[in-house]
Amino acid sequence: MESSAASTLFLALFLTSLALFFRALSAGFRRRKHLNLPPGPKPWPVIGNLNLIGSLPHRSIHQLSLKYGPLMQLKFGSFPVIVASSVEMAKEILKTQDLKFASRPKTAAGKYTTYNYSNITWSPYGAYWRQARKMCLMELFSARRLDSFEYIRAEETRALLRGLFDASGETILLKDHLSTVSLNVISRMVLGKKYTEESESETPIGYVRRMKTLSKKFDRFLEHVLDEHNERRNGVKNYVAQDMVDVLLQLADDPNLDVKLSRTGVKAFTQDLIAGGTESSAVTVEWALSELLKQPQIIERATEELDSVIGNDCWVEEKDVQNLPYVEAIMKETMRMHPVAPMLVPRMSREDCTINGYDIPAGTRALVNVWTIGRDPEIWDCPNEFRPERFLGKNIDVMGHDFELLPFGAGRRMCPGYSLGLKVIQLTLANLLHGFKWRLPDLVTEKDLDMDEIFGLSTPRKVPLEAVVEPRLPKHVYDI
Ligand code: HEM
Repeated sequence: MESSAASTLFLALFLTSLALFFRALSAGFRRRKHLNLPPGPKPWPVIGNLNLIGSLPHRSIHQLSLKYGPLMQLKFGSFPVIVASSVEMAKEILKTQDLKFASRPKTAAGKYTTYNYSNITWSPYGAYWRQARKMCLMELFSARRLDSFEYIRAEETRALLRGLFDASGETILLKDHLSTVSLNVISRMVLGKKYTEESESETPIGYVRRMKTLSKKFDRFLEHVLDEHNERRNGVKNYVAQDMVDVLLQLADDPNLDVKLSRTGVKAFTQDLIAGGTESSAVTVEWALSELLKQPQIIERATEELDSVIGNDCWVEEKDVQNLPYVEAIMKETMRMHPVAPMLVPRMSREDCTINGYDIPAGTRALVNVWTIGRDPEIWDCPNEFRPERFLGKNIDVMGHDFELLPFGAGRRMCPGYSLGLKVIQLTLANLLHGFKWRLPDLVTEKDLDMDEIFGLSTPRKVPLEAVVEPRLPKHVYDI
């Protein structure tokens, strides 16, 4: 008897919840029907529009935007996604309505690789993320902090130049040399040392490559780093932070922080800084050299500038970079054609809003296709040609002010490491051009050089660049 009453109750509950579910669903449909959504291809059940996205999503999405316009709607599985593909639409998302789009979508992968979104990149909009950005601005990437690490960047650049000098006349894989500098610079600035004395599998390079599958092992590495730092700090009165992990641990000790920074938070931020800072500059410099090897006259013009500003008896230092407008133009042109994040990092709308008369419901993912904007023939003459001259005498910067060139994004979620990234790219590029003559290996012609990319955490060359270098300066300059 009791069990039949229970099953009747259960049935009633089940039917009521089913009815409520269908009511909510049909209300949702009715609401959606009245929404004026941006145009886009018709989605399939379950997969949405994923069938239209190839191995280079920014290119597939670019093609779709030519058909559906500068603001279109796609479905990735069941998730609605809007894509901005013009300066005006980028401005809407990253500037005019920046605050409404200041969150990030949650993904299963993100959950397990970012300590449940406690890093900076994937943490949702809120007090925790706002505090993280304040830490970046005031502590981690302040001009004073970055200046205090200039000696590290100079030492690691010298090691790169020395390594290339030793490999003169041989065919080198440029990316190997560039990745080593980036990783060494970021390891020393963030972790305080290179950690090369430990076994290869215990070093960040091994982990960064396989971070997704090895997040547990990476965690063990970070635990070890934090223990070492705490041992060094323990009991030392007025301890002065020597690297970014020290800064984070001091912040974690601060009882006055609005939101407590836990040990997990310190690990998540540290992982973010290593991941964000390692690949991006190496990939950009590799693209720059690839474009230059196709057009030796650009190298000639750059070396003329370097000879007249730097002379042939010393290396380029960070303070010289502002006097090298042509080298800067090469860097901007590289970032226009080969942005590391061609669609930035996805944002997510926090509330309902409208863009250009279209309704964008809360929870919509937003991509800004800076790759498309960088090749828009309405903005750029001959957009598919690499022409650094286009930037000379123009006031277009890469710092999120000029929406036609957004390699670091713009607005509240803009890359906090941009000034460090720019310093490393410019110093490396200028010295590579200053110190060496560059050519393609025998039997490879400028036309043969493949310029395909692959999509991933960054957007590197599909085939790593091989080149041959010869010293360009007097021999004694290489005794560094
Ligand atoms: C060439 C160098 C770099 C490029 C091109 C680059 C690009 C980007 C882009 C496009 C974003 C997303 C911006 C947006 O959503 O609007 C981003 C975010 C971020 N970058 Fe970079 N980045 C570079 C270097 C660095 C460095 C050196 C670091 C740190 C050491 C770093 C740390 C971060 C972090 C933590 C975020 C997430 C910010 C947030 O969500 O609030 N990046 N970066």
